[in-house]
Amino acid sequence: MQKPVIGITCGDLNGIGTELIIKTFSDHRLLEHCTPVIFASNKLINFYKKTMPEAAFNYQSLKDLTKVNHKQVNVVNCWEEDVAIIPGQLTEAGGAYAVKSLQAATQALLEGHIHGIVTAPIHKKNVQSEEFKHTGHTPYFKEAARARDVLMLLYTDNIRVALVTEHLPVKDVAAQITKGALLSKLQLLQQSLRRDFGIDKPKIAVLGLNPHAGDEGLIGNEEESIIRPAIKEAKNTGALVFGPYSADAFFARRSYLQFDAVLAMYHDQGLIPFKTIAVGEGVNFSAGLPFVRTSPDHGTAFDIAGKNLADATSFTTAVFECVDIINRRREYEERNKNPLRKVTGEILKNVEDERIDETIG
Ligand SMILES: NC(=O)c1ccc[n+]([C@@H]2O[C@H](COP(=O)([O-])OP(=O)(O)OC[C@H]3O[C@@H](n4cnc5c(N)ncnc54)[C@H](O)[C@@H]3O)[C@@H](O)[C@H]2O)c1
Ligand SMILES: N[C@H](C(=O)O)[C@H](O)COP(=O)(O)O
Repeated sequence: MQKPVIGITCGDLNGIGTELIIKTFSDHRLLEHCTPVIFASNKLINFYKKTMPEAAFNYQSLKDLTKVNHKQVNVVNCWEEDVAIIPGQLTEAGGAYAVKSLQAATQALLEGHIHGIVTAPIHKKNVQSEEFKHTGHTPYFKEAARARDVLMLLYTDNIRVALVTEHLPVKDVAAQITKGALLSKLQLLQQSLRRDFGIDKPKIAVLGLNPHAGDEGLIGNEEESIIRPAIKEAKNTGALVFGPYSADAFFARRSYLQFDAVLAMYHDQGLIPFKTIAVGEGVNFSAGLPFVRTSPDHGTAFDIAGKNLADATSFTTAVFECVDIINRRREYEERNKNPLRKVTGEILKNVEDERIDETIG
């Protein structure tokens, strides 16, 4: 199978993004799995390289995306001018050049020069401008790919958490919890678990919105009027979808271990438990796009930027996961192209129906 070419964006110039890139690709073994193309500038890389004397990071500049060097880390100069780099500071340039890196990598992705993308963190407020009005990478990629919908999915070894609503003020969350939104996210989640994670019959848990999943309508009625009917409709299509569960008890009792993924209603409901469980090793994946995009599960970390203190585990894992998902998608597509080859060991492993305890939570 051809080694995937992975585009890497630098994120906010003054955050920990470039340090994570240098740390990750100082391990030359990654080149056995992928060909990295970093969208940034030599000057940015060299600035941070000087703060990390131990880093064994080498690269070659790439001018023509059709001439990627598969034995090296490639760096595309997205800008030539001098830009002030002030680690830990929120500057206009820090956000504006993060967008330049992102736009150049996205163009390369859409033109087919790279097979997947790993994004270093941006500062959401600092990237806002006339040409970038998104609350994060996820809605940006949805628009760039002209996707019908997209699903924010964070995962580590023993848990996958997907979100119905993403970066939304809490006061607006309830209005966005509609049957249509739930069914759309459930469909993307189910499809992604099959195609991107190789799980033929995924089991999905859906959380409630209100405390104690509404306590039978006493503390809010979205569970009865919206979430339960959506689950029923999804089940009618054959999907293994269960809930709604009380979010606190669900995580406290580790019920997520019984499911392939959990659908949370809003950001902190899903991501506080997730980040506590994943402790800096999680990966953020945008499901539902025609290409594979991953990122670390943390932000710009301005407080430690430029100090050589950043832990690159989540970023490195995001690179490996980008490669793995690309390869699994290729296998899935290959398998589904030819109906005679559809029955694989992975499918046979799941053939026996499992009983699911619907009483938890
Ligand atoms: N994928 C992304 O682009 C992404 C993801 C999350 C947050 N953000 C953005 O980042 C900005 C800052 O967010 P925040 O302060 O909530 O979270 P943060 O993750 O940047 O920082 C929270 C704390 O964790 C520490 N930390 C984070 N990553 C670390 C690492 N790799 N190694 C060691 N310590 C690390 C930081 O030093 C800080 O103390 C916000 O604008 C937010 O929107 C972007
Ligand atoms: N919600 C993510 C997190 O908290 O880790 C993060 O902000 C990433 O958002 P985008 O992937 O949309 O940039």
